[in-house]
Amino acid sequence: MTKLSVNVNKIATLRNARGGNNPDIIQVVKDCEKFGTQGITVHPRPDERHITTEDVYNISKVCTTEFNIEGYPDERYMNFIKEVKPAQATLVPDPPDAITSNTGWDTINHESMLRDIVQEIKSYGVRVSIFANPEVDIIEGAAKVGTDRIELYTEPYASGYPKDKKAAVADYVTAANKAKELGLGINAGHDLDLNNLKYLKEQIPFMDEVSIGHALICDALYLGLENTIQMYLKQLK
Ligand SMILES: CC(=O)[C@@H](O)[C@H](O)COP(=O)(O)O
Ligand SMILES: NCC(=O)COP(=O)(O)O
Repeated sequence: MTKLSVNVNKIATLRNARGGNNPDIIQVVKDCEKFGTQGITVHPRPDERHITTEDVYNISKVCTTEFNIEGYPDERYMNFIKEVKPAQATLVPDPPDAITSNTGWDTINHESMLRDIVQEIKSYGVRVSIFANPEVDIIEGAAKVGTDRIELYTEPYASGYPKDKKAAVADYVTAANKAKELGLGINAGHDLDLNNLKYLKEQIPFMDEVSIGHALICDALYLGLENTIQMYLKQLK
């Protein structure tokens, strides 16, 4: 089974545009779960342009599915993990001013730093996932530092899909097979949508989780949140 984790960053973006509490992110989290999502993802960026520190703690109190906190493992992030103890911590190499995530970790050159961080997070009883490009040596590096899972960075798949989906997915299938062989769980995310999700699932049926935010929230504007979540879940059947 591949779980759907709804990334609610964009709900916070919309709320923050006016400074009030509309939309109410806590209600959205509860509703996403009522509508069938199996996880909630947030990426609390240092400038708090969407998810704030308060959101992280408030969501952790109401989330009944798998809470996944993404981010660069600085002091603030590590405090979230230590205090909230989410189901999953996804380590992302973004610099503080990144507009959005645009690459995975270099697990070879950051081996020692990642090993220490992974060990610390595991000591809190939290599952760790490392955001990774679909490259065999990067996946091998991830296994070496002791992570539980990798999250395949799917933007290149998503942008290549319309032209040649077979070519776009090839490296992902190779990387996922390598991860599986090494005993790692496999997540995927970034720019997945209702067009490209089904094919990715067909090619890598053993994916554990996909986290989807931007496209899903955009779709919900037209289709409604309940209907949209049902449609994404259908792609993963
Ligand atoms: C880690 C990842 O893949 C990102 O997609 C991220 O969670 C999205 O962040 P933004 O919502 O800030 O673009
Ligand atoms: N880890 C990816 C994620 O949470 C959502 O990415 P996107 O769907 O907003 O591109």
